Amino acid sequence: MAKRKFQNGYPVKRQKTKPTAVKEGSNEEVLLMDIRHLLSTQILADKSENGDASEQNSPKPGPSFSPPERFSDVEVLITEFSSSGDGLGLAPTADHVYVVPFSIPGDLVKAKVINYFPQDRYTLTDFISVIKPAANRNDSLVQCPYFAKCSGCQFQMLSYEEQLAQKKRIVEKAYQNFSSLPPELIPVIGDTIGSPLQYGYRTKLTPHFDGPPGTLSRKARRANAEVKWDGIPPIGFLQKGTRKTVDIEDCPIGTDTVRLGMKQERERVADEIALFRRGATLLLRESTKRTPKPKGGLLIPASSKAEQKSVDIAAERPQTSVNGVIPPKSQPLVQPQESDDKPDLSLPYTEEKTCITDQNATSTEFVDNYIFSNPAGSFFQNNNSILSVFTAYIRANILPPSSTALHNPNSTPAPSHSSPTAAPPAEKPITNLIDAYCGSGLFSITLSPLFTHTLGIDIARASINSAHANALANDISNAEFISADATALFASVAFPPDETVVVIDPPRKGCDEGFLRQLLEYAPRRVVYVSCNVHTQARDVGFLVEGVRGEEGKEGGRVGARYEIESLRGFDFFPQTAHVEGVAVLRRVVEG
Ligand SMILES: C[S@@+](CC[C@H](N)C(=O)[O-])C[C@H]1O[C@@H](n2cnc3c(N)ncnc32)[C@H](O)[C@@H]1O
Repeated sequence: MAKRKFQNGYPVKRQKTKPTAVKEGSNEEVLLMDIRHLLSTQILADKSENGDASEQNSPKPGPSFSPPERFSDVEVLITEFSSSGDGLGLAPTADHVYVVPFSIPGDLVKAKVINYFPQDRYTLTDFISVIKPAANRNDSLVQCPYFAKCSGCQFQMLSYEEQLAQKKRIVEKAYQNFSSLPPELIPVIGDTIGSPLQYGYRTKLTPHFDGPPGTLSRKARRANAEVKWDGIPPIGFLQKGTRKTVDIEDCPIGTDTVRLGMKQERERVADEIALFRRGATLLLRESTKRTPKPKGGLLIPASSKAEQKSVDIAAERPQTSVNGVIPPKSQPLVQPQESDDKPDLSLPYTEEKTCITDQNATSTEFVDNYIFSNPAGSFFQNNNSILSVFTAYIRANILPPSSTALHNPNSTPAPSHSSPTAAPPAEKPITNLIDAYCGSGLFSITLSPLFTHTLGIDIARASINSAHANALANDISNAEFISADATALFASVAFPPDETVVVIDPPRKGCDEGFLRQLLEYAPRRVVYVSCNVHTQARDVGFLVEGVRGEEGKEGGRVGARYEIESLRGFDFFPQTAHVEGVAVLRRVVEG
């Protein structure tokens, strides 16, 4: 094999002629955008100092930076937060950026140089220590012993208020940088809604371990080569900026049940390591069982019927292996836990939590009194503590602000007292909901009381099966679900667009352009776009706001509708991390 060449400690790569191409809306793209912005503000500052304000807002190649030796230490003054959650600081030559994880603006830090990207003019580093802390760094807030080793939870040194403010800034920057919209079309971003729990909130964790070197190769697997484990491998999460796994004994953002499950799964893997033929990802998923409290008069809570049905569904599912790896002898469920440390005596039920480790076993959770059951390995929102607040917000905003009387489609609108000639034509009530990328029906089900009909669509058949079962378990008869690509929706939807709202909740990569074009052509009255990636959300919302013009490219050549943004804000589903869930509420523009 040819030997790799090194220069200054860095592997010598074929010279690139263009800056790196990155996946749209990825962490890398977001980071690059912030790096370019920091460099350009520096150039603008230089130019204005020299009395030249004509400079374009784009960085020029910087000739003066020469990279320090790889793995050497540098001192960096952090001046910006990237939306990726990393600190950014300029090199002394001001034409190159150091990216330092686990640092915040105002910190002077020592960092180790890891990778140099000359074309994009930045250097990735590892955080070593704080030389002089920023005024708002408070390391006593950090609750995790793996902070700055594990790649997650990089905001722990910030107060929760500052975390929320930083997430608001991330949403603002996403719309500035990724929506292509002029500032006047972007409303003031609302304050980020916090999570009731800031640690102990994650109902799902998936730590992993790697196989011994060589076990990953196809050749070794085909030859059924013997696997030799050299002790118990590290079981945990990735170290920041590397492919190495950090051994994590406990993860304080997990719920108590999930943390206990993690401890037991680690012990099981240690006992059974010889049975594994390669590395694996473990599943720890909290499941909740509610038992009605007997009440003098035998009051049966609304959810109990739903719960019984869900238990029946759960009993029918087979128990299978994890990730194709030799299945463990047993799939232990963590000891049931009474979750009520301080029991809430006002609740008509008690809750028992278990941790499920089998991808295909059924996990159950509740959002208010709605019950949701899913295969434990499939998608469901991971922070149950915020779901009640979150779904209440969507319920309060999904219909036009003036239509509170219409929140119940069967209610009679209040009579108008203005003269018939002055009154604008009455808008029809919105009675239909389309739930695109519906998963197991979270929105269709929690919003169902507001609508006469709901239609959910998801590409994953297993999720649609769960959505059907969940509608049944919650006694909801007006919800329909189809398993197909979201774009297929528009071929068959029969709801009048004037009486329909569409909720969109796609994966991180956002929506396909084909879906967005057809959505504009269908032209529903309102759209609520929920996303775990505010950058691709901003791109897609920009598309819906700009609309599509026909061939002529002239006024009147519009194809379908266009939208304006009624409101925008983040929800903190993942405290201590840089992630933020965005909710954009859009209304159709009536062309004059
Ligand atoms: C972020 S999840 C949202 C699920 C659901 N709204 C919830 O909150 O539980 C995204 C969903 O999009 C689905 N999905 C991914 N690509 C899709 C496509 N092309 N068409 C339809 N659904 C898709 C996934 O199966 C997944 O259930």
